Amino acid sequence: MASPTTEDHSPHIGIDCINEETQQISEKDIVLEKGGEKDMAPLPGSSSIHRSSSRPQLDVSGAAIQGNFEEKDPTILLPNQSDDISHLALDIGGSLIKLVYFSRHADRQVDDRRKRKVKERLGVSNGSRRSYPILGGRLHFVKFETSKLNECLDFIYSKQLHCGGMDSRCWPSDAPQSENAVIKATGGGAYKFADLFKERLGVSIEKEDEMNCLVAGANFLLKAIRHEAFTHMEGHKEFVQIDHNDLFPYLLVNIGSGVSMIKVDGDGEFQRVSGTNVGGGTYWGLGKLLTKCKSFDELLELSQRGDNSTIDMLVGDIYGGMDYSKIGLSASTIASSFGKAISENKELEDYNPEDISLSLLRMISYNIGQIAYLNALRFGLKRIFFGGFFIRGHAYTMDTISFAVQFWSKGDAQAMFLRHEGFLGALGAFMSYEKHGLDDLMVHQLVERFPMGAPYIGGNVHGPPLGDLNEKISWMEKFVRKGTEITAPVPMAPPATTGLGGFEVPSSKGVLRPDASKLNVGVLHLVPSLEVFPLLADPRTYEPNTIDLSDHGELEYWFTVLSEHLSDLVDKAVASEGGTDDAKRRGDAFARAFSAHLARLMEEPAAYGKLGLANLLELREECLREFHFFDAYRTIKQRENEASLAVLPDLLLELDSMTEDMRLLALIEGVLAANIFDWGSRACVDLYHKGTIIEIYRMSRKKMQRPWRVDDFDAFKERMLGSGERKPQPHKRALLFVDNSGADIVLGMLPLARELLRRGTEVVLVANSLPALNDVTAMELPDIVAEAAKHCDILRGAAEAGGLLVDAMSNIQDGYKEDTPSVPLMVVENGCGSPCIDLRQVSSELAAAAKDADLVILEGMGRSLHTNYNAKFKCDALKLAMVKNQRLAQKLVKGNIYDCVCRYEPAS
Ligand SMILES: CC(C)(COP(=O)(O)O)[C@@H](O)C(=O)NCCC(=O)O
Ligand SMILES: [Mn+2]
Repeated sequence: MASPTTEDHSPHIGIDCINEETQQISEKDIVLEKGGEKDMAPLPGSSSIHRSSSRPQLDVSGAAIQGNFEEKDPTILLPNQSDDISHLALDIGGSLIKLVYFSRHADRQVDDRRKRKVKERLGVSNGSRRSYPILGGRLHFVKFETSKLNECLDFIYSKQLHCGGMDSRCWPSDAPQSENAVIKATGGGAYKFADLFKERLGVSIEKEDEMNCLVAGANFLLKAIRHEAFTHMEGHKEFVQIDHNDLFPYLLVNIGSGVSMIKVDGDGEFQRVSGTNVGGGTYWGLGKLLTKCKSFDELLELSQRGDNSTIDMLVGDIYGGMDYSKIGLSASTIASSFGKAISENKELEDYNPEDISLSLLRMISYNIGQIAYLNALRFGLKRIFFGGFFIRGHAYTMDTISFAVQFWSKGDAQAMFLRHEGFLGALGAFMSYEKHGLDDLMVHQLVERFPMGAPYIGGNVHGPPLGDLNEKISWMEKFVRKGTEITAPVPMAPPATTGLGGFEVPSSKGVLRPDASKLNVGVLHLVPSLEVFPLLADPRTYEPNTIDLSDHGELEYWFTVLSEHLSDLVDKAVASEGGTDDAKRRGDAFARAFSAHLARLMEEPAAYGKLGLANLLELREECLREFHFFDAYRTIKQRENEASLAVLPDLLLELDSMTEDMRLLALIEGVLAANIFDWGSRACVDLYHKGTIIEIYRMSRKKMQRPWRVDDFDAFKERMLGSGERKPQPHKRALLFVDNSGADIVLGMLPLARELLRRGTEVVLVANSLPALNDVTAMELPDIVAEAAKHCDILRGAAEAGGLLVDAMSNIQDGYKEDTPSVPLMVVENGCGSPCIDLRQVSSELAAAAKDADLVILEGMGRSLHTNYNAKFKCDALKLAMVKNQRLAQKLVKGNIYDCVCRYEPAS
């Protein structure tokens, strides 16, 4: 590591905000923990990569010989040993210090011979990664109260964040730690506390202009993050799709201690057009004096229970309970904030602190909303974005501002808010490092993750920054013990061995939780290699999720399904790690963490951005990885692969004895039947107790009568085989998005791939980059193909041509010759580690493979029903799945569980 770990530094003192992701440090610990575990070592040529996120930007696999096997002295990589480099920027405001820091890892992309061969075929140059403007890494967002500056300094010191930004003021710096370290900072505190930073950390503060920073931060967020801006009206939050080509001009209203209103015309083009001294500081200051509250959040919480009509003078108070309808004022409109206090003969103590807080909040929010609107009007601006920590994701504050904007504009203008509201300045200061390359970053290259420790650790929990996985687990244990004190509502359960079983609906609905958890800000993973799938007919209108979780019934149903599946999943995960005590402890921590996410999202579904089922399923996989369960179903996958490979030769013989017509039908039936092996479906898992894999497969095949619930087979057959004399051109290249291990891939998708290859169509098997349930991964596929190829000349020739047999060739003893036809069979990773796929963010390999493809086959419930069922493609598309959930069957196809979908759509 370039920077020392936390443990050898200054004593940790309690901090009340530990918004931190611990991955880099905990990765190192895997090596220590797993030093003796042979079964974790990657197979030669199928380097099992344990990456910290679904996206393939980081390799955190165990130490292994990787890279060029032909070289005499191959490089031994120690990918767990992170050489993380951090960069830090600060916004030191009157009330809060905001930190944005970046950690990046050295580029350790596995580049074996097979992968290179595929790249050659696909025309992806090896050097292309180098042309990315930046390397992958993560942006973290943390905040402290300015009054607790010392805790902030301890945090920076303990993580050695000040050692990354070297004197060069540019990035990335390989210079050693030096006395000349410089941190970019904005806000008044950058001036006020510069000496203290020098004294405590030995770093100089380089001051950046506050307005510049606010604008740079806002522009970055609005361009780079898909679900950043949202409206908030009467409790309803809706994300706004920002058109990057139509963003400017806009009004940025930053509500910190004071308020700035900035007209933004472009990058670096702006003018501070107005402001008001009545802002967040006013609310907090006056509120403190009037209510004796100890913190801003306490004050906000009071407002939740207040009734401002006891202290505000309303129109009705003046008009004897009547509306003043002639000028459009209802009786309940505030005529004069705090106005009632004039006429009443009361002392301060006679008023409820709750009422005072609400009155104050409404007074200030309305005032800001009104001034903002008048300025928007003054400059003819359509969009108003509100940021700054005054808002704190507080529903009532946002509703109040929205109401004011709507009221004064008579509905013409709408207030929008930003999820990273408080970090605009710090982010802007961060952007001011030269050569960070973030300017060019596109929406599809950013993935936001919500590890434990990011959204949940709020104002209540005291303790040092989480250093490693062990600390994180201990924290999770405490987290449950502390029960109701904890920020996120966590389902309670006795500290059992594995799993929590049920899932309780959060009890704190409607109660304001401390602000850190309200921030809803995760860790931003920058993945420059992600691309938009080029075959999407219209990426702008593409929506991956089929089911709308904004329907509350739907949300509740899927939350219940996931929480009911949890204990079973934990058992599998723990077993996959040998059932050790450590694994059990991690299993419990995982269950707690995932339950906490579910509870959080049940309470506020849009907390992490727009929520779809795909996000939930991916969150579960991410959460497993966070607690170092890298492949929970690996034993099951192996067992099913072996059983299926054993019967493959018979299946291939049977298929080869059929006519072309019959064979195509049998192949599609085979895919649908074998899709029953899905360990994510409760109903299917129950089935597996009733027979062997082969028995279930046979039973499933027998039930495959047409017509299927969605049955476009005839149209597909016509495209493939033609009708009458007309023989259509075979497809040039097919992308097969494969799903599960075992029968699904071996007896379903591989025979279909073989048929396409036989017809002269190149086949690219597209598989997950990382494990998810029992899905087959791109790492595992070549070995499966190699096994299958032992029984089939077509597969063997194609796999050889596609560079898949490089490592397995030595296993093939019989007389295979070089002159086999060379229609290639290739494998590419899809760029994700989820049972679903969002085609806006796929691997560059897949994007390259897509360039020459004219057929896309999406298989399985996750990839073709939960997501992409309605996706339209530029080329022919076939969606194949068995519906293994009764509710989905009813909802989507008006059918029943185990119905099948064969949806064919010619190029649009
Ligand atoms: C997670 C899955 C999408 C995986 O399905 P697959 O893509 O393997 O066909 C599916 O198992 C699922 O939706 N499961 C949850 C619903 C249930 O248990 O019925
Ligand atoms: Mn699957």
